[in-house]
Amino acid sequence: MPPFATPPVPPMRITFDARMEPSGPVLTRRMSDLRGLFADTAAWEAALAEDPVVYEVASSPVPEAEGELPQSITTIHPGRVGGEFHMTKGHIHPRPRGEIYLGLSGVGGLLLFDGDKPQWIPMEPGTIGYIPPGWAHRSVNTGDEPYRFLAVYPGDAGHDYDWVLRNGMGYRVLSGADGPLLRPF
Ligand SMILES: O=P(O)(O)OC[C@H]1O[C@H](O)[C@H](O)[C@@H](O)[C@@H]1O
Ligand SMILES: [Fe+2]
Repeated sequence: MPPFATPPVPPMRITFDARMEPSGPVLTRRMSDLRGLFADTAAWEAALAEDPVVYEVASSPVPEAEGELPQSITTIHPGRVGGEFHMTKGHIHPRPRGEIYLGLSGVGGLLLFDGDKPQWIPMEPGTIGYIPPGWAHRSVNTGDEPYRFLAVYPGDAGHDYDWVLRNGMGYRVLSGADGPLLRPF
């Protein structure tokens, strides 16, 4: 049996609710799920007392299977940990596959890292951020309101989170006097 064999899904119309999220399973990531990612460990530990939801990922009913194009809408709530903006865990695709992000609301950025040099793409509603195969990626909310984006990716891409824990993302994204500050790792 091929690794990604799943029952075929029919053509479908995917609707968005008032929050513009596809009607599928929602994954919630709290502060406690982001161990080892923020530079200021003491600030991260202090934030565990309330353990706020940092981001939510709502998925469409399209399966993560070879040949399919699943989508998700991620909402990163505003906030900082020791000056570092709220962000996703970040991952690299174990199978080298590209991915497209479309900014829907709020402001943020797409941080990319190929293990050598980082890249930063500012995101706002209407911006498309392209993630080429082989680049780890993380999203960051650099504003004061929820930052929300649509992602579309090949269903066999997979998610490797350990790569980011081992290699970092090249930059840390901090709140600066004139907007986001990119500090080398
Ligand atoms: O997987 P994370 O690094 O936590 O990022 C959160 C999510 O961002 C996007 O929506 C991706 O398409 C998802 O596959 C990913 O799960
Ligand atoms: Fe991805």
